[in-house]
Amino acid sequence: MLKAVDPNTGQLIHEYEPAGTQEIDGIIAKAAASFDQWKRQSFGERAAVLNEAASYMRTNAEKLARPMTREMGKPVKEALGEVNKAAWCAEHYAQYAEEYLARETIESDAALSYVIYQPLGPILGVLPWNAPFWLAFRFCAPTLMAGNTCLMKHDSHVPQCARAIAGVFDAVGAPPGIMQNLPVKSAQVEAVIRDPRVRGVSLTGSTAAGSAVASIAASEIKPALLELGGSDPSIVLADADLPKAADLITTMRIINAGQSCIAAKRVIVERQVYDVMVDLLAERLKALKVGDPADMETDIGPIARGDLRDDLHRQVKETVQAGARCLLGGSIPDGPGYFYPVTLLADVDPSMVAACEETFGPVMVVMAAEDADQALKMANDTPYGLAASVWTDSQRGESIAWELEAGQVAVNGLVKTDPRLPSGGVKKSGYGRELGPHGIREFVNAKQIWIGPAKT
Ligand SMILES: O=CCCC(=O)O
Repeated sequence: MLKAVDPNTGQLIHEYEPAGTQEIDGIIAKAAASFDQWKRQSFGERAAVLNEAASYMRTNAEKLARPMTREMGKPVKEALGEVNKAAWCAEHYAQYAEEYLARETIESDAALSYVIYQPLGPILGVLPWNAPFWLAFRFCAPTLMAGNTCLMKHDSHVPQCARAIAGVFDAVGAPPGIMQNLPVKSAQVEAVIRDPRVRGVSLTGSTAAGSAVASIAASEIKPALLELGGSDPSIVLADADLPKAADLITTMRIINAGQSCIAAKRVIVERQVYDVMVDLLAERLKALKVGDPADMETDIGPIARGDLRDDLHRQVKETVQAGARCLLGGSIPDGPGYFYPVTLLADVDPSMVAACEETFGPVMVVMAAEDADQALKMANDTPYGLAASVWTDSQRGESIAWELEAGQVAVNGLVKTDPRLPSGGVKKSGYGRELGPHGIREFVNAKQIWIGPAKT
């Protein structure tokens, strides 16, 4: 049995049976059958379906946001924003897919040679609980617009979210089978990847999960796209607009109660402005409201699961034991639910747990660097390489951005995902790119066509 628990109360919401072998086979068969039709649809026909789905989501945002708040504790104001962002992703690919996948003529010894981008078939998306709608649409919008069909294995803790996402396509009368929910346990994923009808896998999740899934896909010679963990640095240099940096770094750290792969997980501040910056961050963190995620005033809801909260607390305790100063929070509150207080750890050094491991919660980790060179070294001193930000004058910021080992860098701005721009990781944060023109080329056959003269 799979169990969904309300993290606001710790109470069981529902238990459900995962799909059995026969049901899984039926779902894959439907995805394969619908692919034969869907791949022949024009971009315009596919776009009509995606636009309908987007419009349905915008109209029903409140209803669709509710299961996120219930099953993983996302504050309702963020959940509403997430449904609308998912709709934006669908609209974006509906509008631009044809341009992103346009045929490219390349000069050669042929009379005519060019490349076309054709779909591969049913693609499996293995998705995490932390942004159920957004990550599902980041996977399915480009994948569908390229002409593939989608099988969605969502995290087992967000079953109603998964049903609601698949339900969007049913509600707008999308061709049956183009985007299906596959309610299976993690242990059942291997067989799905190995199924010859499944032609690729996209995973957003932990580095361990990515490694396991990509190994299976590689053994079947199937493409995999991995967006994994991160320990994103935010470098703040002495000439930065410190209040602005403090505002936006706070937002980047606490969004979704800090449970985002691209959260600012290590704030590296030039010594000269270190104390000022710590004070600015403390002021902002203190003002945040932790509480019931269903309340529109709440900034930070609970951690999604009890075991995740325990692990976060272990990281905080070990970091403090190693000499960091805990300026805010740091202890588990009494009462129901999996709440964790907004926590500020200062004087963290690169050897401490909160700097070495990914922290998935509202825990701000602040480190001092003597100068820009040391800050850059510290920023890159991590197995991860998902995103980063740098706060300084724009020209110096841009040159540091080039040196940062990350898939995306913001200079004097918020690190965020955007359907228009590619996102992804290097090192243990993954490979391949989601979103933008690059994202839609992950699951296509870039086919070379070479045409010689009919007669010589
Ligand atoms: O947690 C991973 C993705 C977060 C986002 O796209 O905003």
